[in-house]
Amino acid sequence: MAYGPRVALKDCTFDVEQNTIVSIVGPSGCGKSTLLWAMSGLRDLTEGEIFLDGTKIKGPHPDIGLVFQEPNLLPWRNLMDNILFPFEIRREKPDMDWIGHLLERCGLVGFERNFPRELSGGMQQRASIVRALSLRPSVLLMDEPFGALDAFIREEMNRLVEEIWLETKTTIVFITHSIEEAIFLSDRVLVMANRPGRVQQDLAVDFARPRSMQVMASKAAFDLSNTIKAGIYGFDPSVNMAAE
Ligand SMILES: Nc1ncnc2c1ncn2[C@@H]1O[C@H](COP(=O)(O)OP(=O)(O)OP(=O)(O)O)[C@@H](O)[C@H]1O
Repeated sequence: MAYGPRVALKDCTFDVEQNTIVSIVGPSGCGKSTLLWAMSGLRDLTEGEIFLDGTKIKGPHPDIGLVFQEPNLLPWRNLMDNILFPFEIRREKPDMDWIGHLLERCGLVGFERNFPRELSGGMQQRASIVRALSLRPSVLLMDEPFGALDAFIREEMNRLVEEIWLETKTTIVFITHSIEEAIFLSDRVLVMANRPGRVQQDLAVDFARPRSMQVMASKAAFDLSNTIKAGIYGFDPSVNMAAE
């Protein structure tokens, strides 16, 4: 995948198993967003192929949902009308029971008639998650969805994604700058390297779900975090820094 003469991605071959969460981490500018856009079918590849369940992705696909860092709600539409907007575009009948359930799950009941400016950043992002899930995508691509939220809200959002995943088992590809977030959410973490962007590590996260504070504070989580940091920053995690 290239932007003119600049090769943004090379050697990015990997599978995402159905019903799993895979996070992608890596240094700034390594091509995480480019990779996600390519997977969405919204950006043409200069080389290579993307398949969803054996079907080649050639453009936007109805089974692929997207959530970005910005909630991208239409300011002149209230929350419910924002959620219904994609159905209008597709000329599809919304499943109001499912939407009602998602609104409840995401703590948005009672705010259906509020406009985006009347909602907090976290609520707006929850609304964008409801909008994406209301279409029942088989894959949800999330590009640093909680990057603009403060740490406390971010933790709540991570719990919410985990709860939603436990209920729907929607396949999720999740881009994040937070190693902790990646470990908390994922079955696998892909670590990318820079210039050209490529996948250099593919690490399994075998902790039971739902993931507890104890698991996240465990030595196993600490070691995994160090392995990921070593991949990103290029240090040897076996060297005992405290002993120096
Ligand atoms: N539209 C574009 N035109 C030209 N180059 C681009 C374009 N979009 C991204 N790039 C370049 O491609 C490379 C990968 O960018 P990308 O945004 O995918 O990285 P990223 O890992 O998501 O970065 P960050 O973590 O900072 O968000 C960078 O070198 C960037 O400058």
